[in-house]
Amino acid sequence: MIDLRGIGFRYDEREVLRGVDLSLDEGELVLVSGRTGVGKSTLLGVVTGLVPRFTGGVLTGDVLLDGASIVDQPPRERAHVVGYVGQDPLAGFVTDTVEEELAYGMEQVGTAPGTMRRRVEETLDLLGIADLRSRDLRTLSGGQQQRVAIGSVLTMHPRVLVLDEPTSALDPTAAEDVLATITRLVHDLGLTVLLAEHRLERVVPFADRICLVTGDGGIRVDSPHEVLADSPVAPPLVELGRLVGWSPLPLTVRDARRQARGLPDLAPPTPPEPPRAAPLLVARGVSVVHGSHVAVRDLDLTLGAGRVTVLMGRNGSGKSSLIWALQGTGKRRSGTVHVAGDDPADLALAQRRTHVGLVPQTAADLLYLESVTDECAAADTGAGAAAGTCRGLLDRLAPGIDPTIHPRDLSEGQRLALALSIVLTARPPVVLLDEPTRGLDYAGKAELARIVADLAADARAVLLATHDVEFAAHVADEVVVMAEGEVVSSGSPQRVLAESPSFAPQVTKVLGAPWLVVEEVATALDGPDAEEDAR
Ligand SMILES: Nc1ncnc2c1ncn2[C@@H]1O[C@H](COP(=O)(O)OP(=O)(O)OP(=O)(O)O)[C@@H](O)[C@H]1O
Ligand SMILES: Nc1ncnc2c1ncn2[C@@H]1O[C@H](COP(=O)(O)OP(=O)(O)OP(=O)(O)O)[C@@H](O)[C@H]1O
Repeated sequence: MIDLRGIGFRYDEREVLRGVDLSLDEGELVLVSGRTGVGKSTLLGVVTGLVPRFTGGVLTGDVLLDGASIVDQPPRERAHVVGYVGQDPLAGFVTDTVEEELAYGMEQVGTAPGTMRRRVEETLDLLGIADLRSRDLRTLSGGQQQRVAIGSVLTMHPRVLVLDEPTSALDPTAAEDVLATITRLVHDLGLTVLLAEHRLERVVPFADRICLVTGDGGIRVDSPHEVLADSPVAPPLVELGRLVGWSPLPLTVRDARRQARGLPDLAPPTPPEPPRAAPLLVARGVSVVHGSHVAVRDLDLTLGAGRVTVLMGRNGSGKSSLIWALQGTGKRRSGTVHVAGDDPADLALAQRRTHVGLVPQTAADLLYLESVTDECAAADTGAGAAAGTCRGLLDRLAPGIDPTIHPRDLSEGQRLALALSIVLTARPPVVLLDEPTRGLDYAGKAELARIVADLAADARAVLLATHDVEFAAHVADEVVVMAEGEVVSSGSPQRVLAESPSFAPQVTKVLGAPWLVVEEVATALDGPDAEEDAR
């Protein structure tokens, strides 16, 4: 029903897409994947019409809807057919409250009030946000906003749904629910979905085809089995399958469990002894209240030097509120926070930064200069680091970024990588990262895991909040789970992640605890000598 014909797109000297042909059929879900900054959002933008209208650049080729060209039709006029949810839900909101936002699109196309009312109610239930109905959109947590954004498009009953990283802010259960809901619409109503996502482990089981954006301007479109056989980005199950030579490659945990029966007995990994850690940040009895809502309740937390603590928990459980309170900007109702003898809340901004570094969920808030080079230079100077330090970190997380580009023009993952590089250049004793893997591909996440481990090895304390269970499995020394503002469990990743149905990474689901990551299987297959060497 949608056909892209000979699509080319370029910014001045940078060519993003060349000669791209893609046909989307009714009732299929196509997953767009590829490295960070390769052009996935650009491809989605060609379908929605946002590219080039709101991005600049030059588009060539044609876009057809049911055989008729729509390439010159503005996004507004396509909106009732093509629904779109972008990477930053807050930026897309046009009203003030959840209910208003869900109804807005329908009002624009003159839907009858009775129908409107019914669809709002249906959508509130479908996405589990009924209790948020009268809330101000700006006060919602990141995941709550993402759900509302998806809901506001679903109420329009579009024929095509274009979603850019729709699960990046969702907790694992919510991600599964939202994807299952969308898939039901694909199967039952013939909805067509084009969806870009980095967390392939979440989406591959739902995809009919994968469109890999290859980085040379082209795409490769085929069945998930075909594309994942040699794709540069692949979920842990596929990595595991490649490692042990399974054919066909497993795309679901169920497939992999069957194939795993043929594996030889492997010596399970021995979890490392937790390092004895001197406390760097000590929080006692911290409570955070927004209006009448208690977001963090009488919480105790100690972050030790040399340790990476991963904070997990349902959307809205209070993770961001806690992180801001620890950093000192977020208001505490009660409790104490100490970093090196000081309370960060009492320090001036410049001094606070020498104690605690924070990369917020909206990483763009940290960027204010005209180019990537300027941002990197300022970070090096501010931290007293050698020139090139920040750029070096950036090249590890998202290689090949044009130094002259304005941070505003970076892709989502590139922008996050820059914000992370700036904060990590300063190497403060306590590092707080709020959802630091959005937009990052697997290679970028592996580098981030190494950088974080290196900070810990240098006696820093790292706390990171994430819904990315695979990333958590790679970095965590300890996992702390919050619910309703309280800590409900904490301990080693082997215990907290592996033993939880919602947080277990793919390798654990296939091989059982204490296995967490593919690298452990590689080591075990190489035998006991390799394990010694790895230490
Ligand atoms: N105005 C601009 N001028 C020059 N280059 C730009 C501009 N806007 C975007 N780019 C570049 O175009 C490329 C494609 O960006 P796009 O957002 O499509 O990537 P993506 O694959 O969606 O990335 P991510 O995985 O981070 O979401 C990026 O490398 C980006 O830096
Ligand atoms: N200004 C506010 N007024 C009312 N409630 C608020 C306000 N800010 C946050 N909240 C609520 O406080 C709770 C905790 O929000 P917080 O952002 O800390 O959650 P989170 O665990 O980081 O969520 P997510 O995983 O979705 O990012 C949420 O239910 C949120 O709706």
